[in-house]
Amino acid sequence: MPRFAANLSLMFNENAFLDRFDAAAAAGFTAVEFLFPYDHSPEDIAERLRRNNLVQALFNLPPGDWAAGEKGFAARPDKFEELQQSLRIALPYALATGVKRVHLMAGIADRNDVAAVVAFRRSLAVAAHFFAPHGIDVVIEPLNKRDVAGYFLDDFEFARDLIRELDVPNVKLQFDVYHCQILHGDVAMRLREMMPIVGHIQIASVPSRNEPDSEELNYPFLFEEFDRLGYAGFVGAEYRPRGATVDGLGWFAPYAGTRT
Ligand SMILES: O=C(O)C(=O)[C@H](O)CO
Ligand SMILES: [Mg+2]
Repeated sequence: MPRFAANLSLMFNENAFLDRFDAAAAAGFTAVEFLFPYDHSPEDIAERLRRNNLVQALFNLPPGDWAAGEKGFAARPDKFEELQQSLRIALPYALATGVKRVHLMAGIADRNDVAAVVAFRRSLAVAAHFFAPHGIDVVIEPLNKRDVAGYFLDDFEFARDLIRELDVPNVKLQFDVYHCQILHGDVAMRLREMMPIVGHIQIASVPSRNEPDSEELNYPFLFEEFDRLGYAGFVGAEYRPRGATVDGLGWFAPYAGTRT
């Protein structure tokens, strides 16, 4: 049975960020993820996890100036110092929360630019080496162009090939089903092919990125597929609720309280 993580960057936003941990736990989630914890102290984040008996499934490494459109540094040859600093910033949060995977964002760059590819490979290797002693994976996630125009990593097969070429045990794929459907389709077959390198899964409806209970994808089938494929990680509910978060949790009812 899949273990879902509420994405607190998109869900429960009827509440202030730190109160979303309590709301997610009250709704039956046993794990959470979010984009960035950096507006709060590691201690405050850890306390919300502890008092709600929540597991931290994932968060992103610092992306730069998100509001100004920065989406990470890893594929930016001119941003290697910022990339290294982002690792140092994230580590206290990783240690305080006990997270076991962090998302390294590539940034706005051209995948056909050799310098960007070389920079991304170096950044990924450096990040993996940095977090490996702490038992933390580094995941990379292809994003579709409609949501993130110009993002370097926009192809699942490119990401797959890079992970396999690097052949570093703690570098894995963040398989966001929403992006896979938009970029490529053929979701179940790509899950079957890539499952050995998958470190995290995320879900949302397509095309609206709402609750995983309507539109193009058959999520009850895909949830069973995750089980058939032996996926033992977390499934991040990375969607924008259509209305009040709790009113849209019917899809989650069979899975509430799952801890294994
Ligand atoms: O956009 C997504 O799907 C993500 O998961 C990134 O972490 C944020 O852009
Ligand atoms: Mg995602």
